[in-house]
Amino acid sequence: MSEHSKVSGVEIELTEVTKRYSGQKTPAVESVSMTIPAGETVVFVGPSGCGKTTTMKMINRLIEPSSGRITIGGQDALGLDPDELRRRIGYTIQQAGLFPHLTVAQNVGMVPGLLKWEKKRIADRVEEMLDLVGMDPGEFAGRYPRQLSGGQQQRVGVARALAADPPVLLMDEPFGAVDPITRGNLQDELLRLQAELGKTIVFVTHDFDEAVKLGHRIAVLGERSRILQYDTPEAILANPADDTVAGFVGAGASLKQLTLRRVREVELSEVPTAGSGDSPSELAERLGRRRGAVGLVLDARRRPLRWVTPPDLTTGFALDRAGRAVEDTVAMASTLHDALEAVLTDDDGLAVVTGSRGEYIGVVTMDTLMAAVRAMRDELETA
Ligand SMILES: Nc1ncnc2c1ncn2[C@@H]1O[C@H](COP(=O)(O)OP(=O)(O)OP(=O)(O)O)[C@@H](O)[C@H]1O
Repeated sequence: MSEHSKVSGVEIELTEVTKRYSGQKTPAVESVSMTIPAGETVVFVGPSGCGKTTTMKMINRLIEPSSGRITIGGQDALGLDPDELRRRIGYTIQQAGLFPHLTVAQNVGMVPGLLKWEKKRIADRVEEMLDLVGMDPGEFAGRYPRQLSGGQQQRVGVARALAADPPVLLMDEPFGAVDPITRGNLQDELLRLQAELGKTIVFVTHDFDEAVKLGHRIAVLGERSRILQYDTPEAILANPADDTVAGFVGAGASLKQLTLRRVREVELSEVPTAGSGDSPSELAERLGRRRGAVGLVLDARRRPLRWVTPPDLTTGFALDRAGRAVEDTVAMASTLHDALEAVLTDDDGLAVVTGSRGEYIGVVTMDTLMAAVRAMRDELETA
């Protein structure tokens, strides 16, 4: 996850926290100690039933710990009134958990209302929050949850959790019930929000890829919430602590590392370029006869138009019709994983990188990507 400009979150500290449900022989969570740094997103992953949700719900005391200590921003969470505590902690769950008989605006304004904010302030805040999660208040404020798509409900859930500006946000599989594309979009939005807000976020998921994408740190939990590994996504991917963690990381750890790096972080290559009105023979000369030589034709605003190889330049076509169209481009903010997909689907194995106005900046090749994976591995070995 990218670094954020401000931190409004606070540190959470769990010390030997245990939960024993009544009637159960073994505790659901046994003596968990961990520090969740202020302003970071920490993702709990682990097999079903390992105690992720129980651990999370003890932070806002939806579940009372049997023993141990929890502090939030240095304050003893177990010494506070639970209702008061929960108003200071945003909470969102799968399928958003919206109140069906309340409108979107009433759902989002719920906690500010409980905190007795003035009406006008609540109304302003509801509008601000809906804007923040990309929903037009004019269109959605008066709707009921059943009149929203799954992704929209999830967004409203996030808006509601953030409405009272809590320093801490607990998210329990918030994107578990939506289709993969919506899920990807919601993840991107959460990254953007977090970069802006710098909350302390605890996020529970089954999906390791989601954890890699969203987490500053990942806690891989085993039975009774035992911490098998607690580290950055990079470190866990490069050096899983044991076979169980390795199993969770799954196949393709090197590939997953590519989602952690952005195109802007690697050195781009260049290809010969020409304007669409330039002479084909001049570009042919610059490309030479080398096998695999590829050039790029740009339009008047330097946006990539066509890929051309030396044989394309002997056909008599002008440059704006020679070769083949550039179909896919990647941005400086794209992940190297996106770039890899573009490289793999391109006939010449090149991904063209464009700037904010669509202008040509450079190209990514397979060599660039392999060098990036090697560099990440070396970095971690010497760390
Ligand atoms: N109210 C309860 N009473 C008794 N046992 C419970 C209760 N809630 C959870 N458990 C048990 O505690 C253990 C941990 O449950 P928890 O929901 O925290 O796991 P989880 O890792 O979040 O699971 P999942 O990924 O399936 O949601 C499980 O064995 C579960 O059966």
